[in-house]
Amino acid sequence: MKSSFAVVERRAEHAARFFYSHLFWHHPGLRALFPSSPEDMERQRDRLFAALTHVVAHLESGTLLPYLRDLGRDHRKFLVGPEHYAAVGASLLAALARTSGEAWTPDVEKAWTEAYQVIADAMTAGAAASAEPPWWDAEVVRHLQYGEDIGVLTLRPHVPLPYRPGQYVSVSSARVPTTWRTYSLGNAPRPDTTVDLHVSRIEGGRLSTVLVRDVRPGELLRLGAPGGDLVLRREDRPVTLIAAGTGWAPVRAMLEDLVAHPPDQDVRLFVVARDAAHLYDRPLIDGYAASRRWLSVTYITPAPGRHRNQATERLATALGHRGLWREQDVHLSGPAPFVEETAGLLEELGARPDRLFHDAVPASGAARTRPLGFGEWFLDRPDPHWHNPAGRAPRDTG
Ligand SMILES: NC(=O)C1=CN([C@@H]2O[C@H](COP(=O)(O)OP(=O)(O)OC[C@H]3O[C@@H](n4cnc5c(N)ncnc54)[C@H](O)[C@@H]3O)[C@@H](O)[C@H]2O)C=CC1
Repeated sequence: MKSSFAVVERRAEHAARFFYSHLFWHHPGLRALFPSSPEDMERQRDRLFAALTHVVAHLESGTLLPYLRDLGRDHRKFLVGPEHYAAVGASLLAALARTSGEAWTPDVEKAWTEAYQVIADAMTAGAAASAEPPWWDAEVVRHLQYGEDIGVLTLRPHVPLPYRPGQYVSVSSARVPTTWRTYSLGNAPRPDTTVDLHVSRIEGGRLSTVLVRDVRPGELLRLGAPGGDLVLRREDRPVTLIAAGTGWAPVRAMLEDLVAHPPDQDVRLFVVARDAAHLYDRPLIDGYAASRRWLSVTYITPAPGRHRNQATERLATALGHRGLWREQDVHLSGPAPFVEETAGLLEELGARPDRLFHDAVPASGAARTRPLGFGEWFLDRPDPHWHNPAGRAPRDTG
């Protein structure tokens, strides 16, 4: 298996293209489950094929089976049913056979077939065993737009979401079928079950543009189960919360939790935005700061006339003026390069890496705005960690 895999890796792009051509040729009906735009399909090509090969290459790992079961549970929202696994398996095997050349022997074929069966069995078992709905239908009950690019959508899920403050959900709209993106929630579900989704519009991003500019109250969105590891650790240590852009949403949820259950230790909050207009929750924060002695707040925007990212340099200066980083639990949220840069700085300032919390930063150090070319894929292959099915809230949190 490993020897044929090495050959396939060198020809990954060819294998992935063959895989999808084979799949859609033999099962044209499956095409509708995949994104329709060429860009999203390119991204999908990277993802699915990288995931399949990664998983097969790590079959010995003890954590793989639980991961696959969770992955199967979460794939139900993509309308993946048990019958699809055989079709995908046949096309994967065909792509591997075509790409492996002479390394494809009967023994290798048998090993890959068995390995794929283990994956398919674990994922279908995970899907069948789940008590969760495949997705949550949620009605838009309010839509606020701040400036050109930020939308805060209040949603009422038909069934309450299990959620821990700081987590994100994947979101889909019938206006952009088969496209799912993750966005953070800015609050734990209220007594009326509503939650706020904070969305920053990405230039050319079809779903984010629709969510910020077009979606109206009364519409339904689909939500995947909340996930992510950026949740408050209440371990009786001073807390620093650092948010940039709509990275403010999970920090807002954590701050609300702290306000509801005041901490014994001090909390430092740094809110970074591209300009003052994007500090859209400032009145709320100012209200908290005025009445909570344990909370100190620093707002950071770029100097007048400077690029939005200069705010990050200003933040670095502000962080450098504070001390006692070793004692702090630091929660960081924002654009991937911001998180990476700020986490590095905090470590230099003395923060403990094991007390520095943020969601996974995409491989290659930057949020990818386009699919990887073959050379990049080969030289700097991303870990398939775009989806972390762990870190769910306990079911009884309502
Ligand atoms: N859990 C998390 O980490 C969350 C992350 N996000 C991410 O936060 C981002 C929010 O986007 P916007 O609101 O449009 O933010 P934005 O583009 O307005 O940026 C806000 C600030 O982040 C810093 N920044 C942005 N890009 C940077 C770069 N390349 N290098 C250094 N600093 C940089 C700058 O100081 C900028 O003023 C999205 O990428 C979203 O995926 C959003 C929610 C939660």
